[in-house]
Amino acid sequence: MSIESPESSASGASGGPAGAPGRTAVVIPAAGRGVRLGPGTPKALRELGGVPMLVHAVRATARARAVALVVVVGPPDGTAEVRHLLDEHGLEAVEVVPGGETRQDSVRLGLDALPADIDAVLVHDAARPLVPADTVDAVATAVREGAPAVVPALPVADTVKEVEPRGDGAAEPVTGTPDRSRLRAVQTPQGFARKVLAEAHARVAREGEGATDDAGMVERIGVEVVVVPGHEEAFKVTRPLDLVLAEAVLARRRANVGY
Ligand SMILES: Nc1ccn([C@@H]2O[C@H](COP(=O)(O)OP(=O)(O)OP(=O)(O)O)[C@@H](O)[C@H]2O)c(=O)n1
Ligand SMILES: C[C@](O)(CO)[C@H](O)COP(=O)(O)O
Repeated sequence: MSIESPESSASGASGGPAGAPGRTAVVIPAAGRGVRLGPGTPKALRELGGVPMLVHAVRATARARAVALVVVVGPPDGTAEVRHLLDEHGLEAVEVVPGGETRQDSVRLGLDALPADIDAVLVHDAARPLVPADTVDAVATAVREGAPAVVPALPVADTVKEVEPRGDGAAEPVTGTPDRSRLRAVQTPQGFARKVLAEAHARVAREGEGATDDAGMVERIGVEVVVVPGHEEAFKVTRPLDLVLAEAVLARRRANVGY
């Protein structure tokens, strides 16, 4: 869809899971503080190449052909600021709702705000501003073709150890080395049949458990999650060095294609 054009934002019919009629929405949780990035403006509103990370993330997902609607979940005390910022960037068609204490709460609040005819949902971190449109398309297509849950992921480059965590700063004993060939680092957008994601969120909330990603919740209700190729540029801006990398990637894109 072209989220910046009112005419096309009214269409966006995408076909839903298993080819059923319906539309695909993107929910963008953007209510985090960005503690690991350091003090200052909430992470989603920090600028990358002079444009807020959230605006990059909205544009990156809205570029996907299947996407009919984008809902941003903003900081509970900052939705007016987010609304203003999106309007300033010509993104009036994007909806904004207040988020919650955790990412999981924010995603659930975004899901609750979706209209009834949405039957497929992509959940994308505002903190992954440079996801390529092809990655978004690959996830959306897999869901539309019938997969109930889809995640983009990359093979892990480092060797990963399991440890016995120690809170006291003492050296942590290693308890195992998982077979790296079976590990994947998971990104967003993660795509779901709406019913599946809603059921997973309801169950996890009821049982009082937490999960660091949406697919993890879906796994717990026994629904298969499949992986499509992720992309190196879909990395999450988490720590200060990630911001340096993101600026460099964006500068290279702008130099190459006038992005
Ligand atoms: N209560 C929360 C917490 C996180 N998020 C969003 O979830 C995504 C996950 O990225 P993450 O790096 O965990 O963001 P923060 O929680 O902001 O980071 P930190 O843990 O460093 O504070 C971000 O887009 C963030 O805004 C959210 O919508 N609501
Ligand atoms: C959803 C996610 O981006 C997938 O890698 C990740 O799990 C978010 O984790 P965070 O601890 O909220 O950064």
